[in-house]
Amino acid sequence: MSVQVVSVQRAGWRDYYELTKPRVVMLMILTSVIGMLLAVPGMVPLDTLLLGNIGIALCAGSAATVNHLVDRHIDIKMARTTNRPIARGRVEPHKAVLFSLVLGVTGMGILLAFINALTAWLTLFSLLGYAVVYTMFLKRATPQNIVIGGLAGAAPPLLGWTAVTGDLHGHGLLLALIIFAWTPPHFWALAVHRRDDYAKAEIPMLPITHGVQYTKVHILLYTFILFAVSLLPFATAMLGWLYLLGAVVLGLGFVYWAIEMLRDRNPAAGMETFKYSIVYLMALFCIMLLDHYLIALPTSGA
Ligand code: HEM
Ligand SMILES: CC(C)=CCC/C(C)=C/CC/C(C)=C/COP(=O)(O)OP(=O)(O)O
Repeated sequence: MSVQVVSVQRAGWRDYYELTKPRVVMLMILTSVIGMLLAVPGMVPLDTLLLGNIGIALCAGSAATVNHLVDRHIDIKMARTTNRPIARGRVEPHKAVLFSLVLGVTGMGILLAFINALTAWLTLFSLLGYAVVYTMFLKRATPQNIVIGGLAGAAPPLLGWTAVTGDLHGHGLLLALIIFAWTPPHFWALAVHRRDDYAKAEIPMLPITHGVQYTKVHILLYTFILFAVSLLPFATAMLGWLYLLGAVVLGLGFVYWAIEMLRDRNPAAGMETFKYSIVYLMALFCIMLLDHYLIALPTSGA
């Protein structure tokens, strides 16, 4: 007698956790925490710091869950995403909808009840910008998808800023502008490396529609734009010399990797550029904070 073993894949908490794109959201929350801390001279009230970031993180996780849901048929075709929880059937679509709703409604509720309406509505715009505008439309429509869609991902430091001050300020917008300029080299470096995936899934990413060399030139161009934009916090006297030094050193590192990609002599350059982009953003925001507390504060208080 033969015994047939049927393996039933059941969703665990790890699958739900993965739906929220936790590592991406963690970096976003780092930028929103720093956006909050840069917005005022002293310390931010602890309840604003905690509840504001929990609200923003829940909304970002809600948007990421919708992305997994809507993209399940393309995720299954791509090697990088083929094991995702909804694509693989471990999480059923209706449960993902419920999960996303719970996260989004809780996040919005926290922001409306404990932070302020401006931050809540801007967060909702970002949520819809990523979950609906980027995922449902732009991603499948144009190679400029990630440039325009990058607006949603760039919002967290501005959301942090408005959570503390209750109004829009040029400096908060500047922080978002840095992430906006950072997104194309961040993503296209990975897209060059993973272009076969995107071709298989028929997603019009730049390396597929315009070729690898064209994409590499645009990575370098956006890296120069990012370099220039990253100097604006110093140029506008928002931050001081320590930040300027950090932004220049980190920016030169990015330019180095973008040129390495263009020179085409190192097959790992695409992935290295992508990894560097993450270190870059993390380090740039940490240096902003150091500058704010070590340099800018004593002089502005003098
Ligand atoms: C439209 C905008 C963006 C696009 C298209 C994009 C695209 C991607 C993709 C395709 C990955 C690979 C994920 C994987 O390995 O499965 C990734 C990873 C990552 N992204 Fe982005 N990204 C965007 C914006 C952002 C923003 C705004 C942040 C943070 C501020 C961010 C932070 C990260 C981090 C930390 C990772 C590494 C995740 C990991 O190790 O699993 N991204 N991004
Ligand atoms: C409220 C708020 C701040 C919202 C922001 C939401 C958010 C998590 C944005 C992340 C951007 C991102 C990882 C895009 C990649 O999507 P993709 O579908 O191109 O990549 P994939 O193939 O890895 O899914």
